[in-house]
Amino acid sequence: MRIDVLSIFPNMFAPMRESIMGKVIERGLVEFNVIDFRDYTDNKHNNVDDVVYGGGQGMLLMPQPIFDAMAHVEAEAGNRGRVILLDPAGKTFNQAMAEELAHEEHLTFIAGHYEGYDERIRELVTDEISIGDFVLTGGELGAMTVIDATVRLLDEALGDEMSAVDDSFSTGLLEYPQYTRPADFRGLKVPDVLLSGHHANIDRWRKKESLRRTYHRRPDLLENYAFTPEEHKLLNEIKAEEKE
Ligand SMILES: C[S@@+](CC[C@H](N)C(=O)[O-])C[C@H]1O[C@@H](n2cnc3c(N)ncnc32)[C@H](O)[C@@H]1O
Repeated sequence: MRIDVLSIFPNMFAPMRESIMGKVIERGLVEFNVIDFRDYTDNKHNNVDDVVYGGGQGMLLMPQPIFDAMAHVEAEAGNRGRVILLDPAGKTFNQAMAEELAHEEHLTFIAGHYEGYDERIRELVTDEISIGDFVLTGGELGAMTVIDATVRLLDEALGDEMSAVDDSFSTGLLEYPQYTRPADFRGLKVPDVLLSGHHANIDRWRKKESLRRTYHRRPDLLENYAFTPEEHKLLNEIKAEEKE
């Protein structure tokens, strides 16, 4: 996968060189480029922003540097790929979107700043993504959030120590509680079933606790969840236990 990011703060992407993302880049699974679109300005002061037509506070990113930086990406890669604008007005990011983006060969992100963008920048864009109902100072943290959630889903990205299969949201539910050694930590005990070695019972317990956690913390996820008959039974058991 190739990932390009257009930003005027390329140093903000230092975290992308760490941890799993860092390894993924080092191993060549992802080619990651940050393009400072200030380098593409055609004015002598290298300004990337200007005042808002019609009046109002703050400065807006001008179209010219972003259009020209995008032309550079296109010339180098042969295409722009899927072009993602980070914007509070975009579609709220979720795991299903990460799964969809993980199938792409090329993603290009545009990170805004200041008051936002000149509206014509949207001409370049295939997707507009928000990472939640709040306003950040810039799109860099949003781009890193989307990239991190997407890249960890690539085959071979996580290695042997991790798996995305049972992650929260991947299954449509929140993940079940997990424990590591010791079995008894200062009187706080690991549930017996997890020490039993009985795989069918362990699977059943995990499914039930996953349903319980989702039922308590994110009941909205259950509204569209396709329950198996076994899961229906487990949820009814949970409800009955909690009435007792
Ligand atoms: C200060 S914000 C501009 C907010 C804009 N005036 C508005 O009210 O929608 C600057 C930039 O940060 C990024 N940004 C801010 N909040 C975001 C969010 N929730 N999701 C994704 N990007 C965000 C966008 O790239 C945005 O253009």
